[in-house]
Amino acid sequence: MTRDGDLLASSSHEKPVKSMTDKEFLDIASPARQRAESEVSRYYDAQEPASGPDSELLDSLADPTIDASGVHRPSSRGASIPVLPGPLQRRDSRGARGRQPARKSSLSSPSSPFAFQYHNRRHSSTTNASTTRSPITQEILPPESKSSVASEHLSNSTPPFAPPAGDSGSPHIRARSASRTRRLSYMKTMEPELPDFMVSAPAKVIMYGEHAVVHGKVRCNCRSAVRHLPRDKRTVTLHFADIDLNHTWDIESLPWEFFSSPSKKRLHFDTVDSLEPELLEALNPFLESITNKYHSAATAFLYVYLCLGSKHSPAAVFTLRSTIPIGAGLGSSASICVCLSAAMLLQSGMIIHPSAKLFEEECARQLKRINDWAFVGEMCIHGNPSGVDNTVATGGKAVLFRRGDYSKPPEVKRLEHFPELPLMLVNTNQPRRTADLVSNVHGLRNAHPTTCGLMLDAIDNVTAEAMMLLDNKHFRPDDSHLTRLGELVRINHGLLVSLGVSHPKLERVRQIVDGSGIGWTKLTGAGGGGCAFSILKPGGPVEQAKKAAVEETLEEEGMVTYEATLGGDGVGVLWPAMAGRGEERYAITREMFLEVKDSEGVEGLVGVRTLGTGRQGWGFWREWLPEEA
Ligand SMILES: Nc1ncnc2c1ncn2[C@@H]1O[C@H](COP(=O)(O)OP(=O)(O)OP(=O)(O)O)[C@@H](O)[C@H]1O
Ligand SMILES: C[C@@](O)(CCO)CC(=O)[O-]
Repeated sequence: MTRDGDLLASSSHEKPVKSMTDKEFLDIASPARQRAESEVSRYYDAQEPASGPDSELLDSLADPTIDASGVHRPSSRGASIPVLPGPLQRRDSRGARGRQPARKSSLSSPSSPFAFQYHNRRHSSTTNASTTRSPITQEILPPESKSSVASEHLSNSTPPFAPPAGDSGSPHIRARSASRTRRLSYMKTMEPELPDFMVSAPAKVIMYGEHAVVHGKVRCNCRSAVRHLPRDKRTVTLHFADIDLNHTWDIESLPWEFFSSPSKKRLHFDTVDSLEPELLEALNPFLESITNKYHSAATAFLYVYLCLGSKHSPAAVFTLRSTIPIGAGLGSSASICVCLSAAMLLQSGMIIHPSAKLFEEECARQLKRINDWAFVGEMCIHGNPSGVDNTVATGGKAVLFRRGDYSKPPEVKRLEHFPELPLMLVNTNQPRRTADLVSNVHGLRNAHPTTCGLMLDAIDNVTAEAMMLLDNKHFRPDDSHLTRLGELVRINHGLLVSLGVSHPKLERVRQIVDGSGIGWTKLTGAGGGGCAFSILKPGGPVEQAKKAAVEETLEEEGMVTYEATLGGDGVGVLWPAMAGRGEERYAITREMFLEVKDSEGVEGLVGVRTLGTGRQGWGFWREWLPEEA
């Protein structure tokens, strides 16, 4: 559905994601935007007559560091980008009972590690990549990986096999030399073409606007944390460790002929906005033995693999572990699709490691590719996604996302002033499927177009107003501003209830949290179960005690509570998959990755460095500069 005033990004494939500049954003001829703008201005005027005239508000939004193409170019390091580090943290139940202060645990940091390793060899003994890699990969593989892999090969193989000088003519030496050649070529077939590497992508929290977006509305949302890895021979293995799905395909027997036929072939920089029924059908025989209830993730894997790969793709094992609760509204499917897309594009050399040498424009271009292919995966899982989840998981930060016309790319505005908010996330542990909820809303909307249209407009309004409050230099997370946001949270939740996407358990969370007076609660994501979040009122010991009691009650009722901070990086890569420093450096093997027991173990092994916290060595494609880069 197209709406008046939609800003449309260029559909040129090689252009970076077109984000709205603040100026463009203000120019949108959207009634919701204009209403929200005047309400927010009135609100800030009433709050701070001395410092909040309209012109200042508008100035703050017309950021000169955003250029005409929408790319953010901060004029100096640390230009007003309040990035919020810190993953989602599961509350320690001891804290809830008040016996000890709440101890933050990294246990449930919602990250989705994806392991991608090659068979038989650790990175430290990899071969000269250029001798065995396909031509395209040779050209565009990350330069640092080429040189390190090549020099390791030389230093590993030359000394033990070199004949003594002047001895090369003797029959004995010739025999040794022939045997050496045989050994070398045998070793080459045993060696991987590329080093092991890992990628990661975060979870997301939608603060306002879900469901409206799939009908062409605006929404504002944020993310928390995620990640992943690969391995080889002439097979490709998909191992989703969390859902016990482990399947191997013979690469050459896959239906390449369908995917490479001239009418169906898509290039890595193409934007694909619908799935081809013929291609899905061609995949069926390769998926029919997978009966796992989460099998749509395997469809997503094969579809993207066949689009981006070839018969000559290096053999690999894609191993995935996620600490994001599945189907809980935190974008678990999107984080997986982002990891798969990034891993496959990196593996085939179609994007490169985001080293410091990459310009912001190039980072944006590569992020767009990752996001576009992640969206293809999301279509396999969801049916009709808006693309917001993969967009947040790819780019990170808080974003305003708008998709009116599905034949055009969405508009994405990264929020520069997004503040740190005290949030509590509650997982009701009530399973549901996003695809079902989206289709229910669709059905309701068809049955009651006028009424539902008004509700979706109201959600649009709430989102616009919240966005203008939050992405504003006048915002302070104090009582009055939080109350305003909280009221919008409550209104948004009420509208979602009317659209039929709440659940008794979500209403119970609201009853317990809002009833105690500690905050304002709303479901997040598709609804029907899954997670709710609450904006918490600032407070002293009394409020803390109330919060502890609330958490205890929720846990007694079988729910899980998390402390969350929002914002930070999106998709990241660890190339090669190594940890430690200097002589302590070691390869993170697939076995290690699978052995670690819980999310805390995964975090400890492969923890993503996101803006000042966690493990070193991870690279992020950034269109923006973090404050402490
Ligand atoms: N850890 C995982 N391993 C394998 N597949 C997963 C994993 N997590 C999610 N998935 C895939 O994603 C699907 C769940 O996606 P769904 O959209 O229903 O939930 P969500 O993405 O968590 O929620 P929302 O879209 O509301 O944010 C599963 O059916 C499965 O196919
Ligand atoms: C319900 C929905 O709006 C959010 C799912 O996280 C669906 C979508 O936008 O793809």
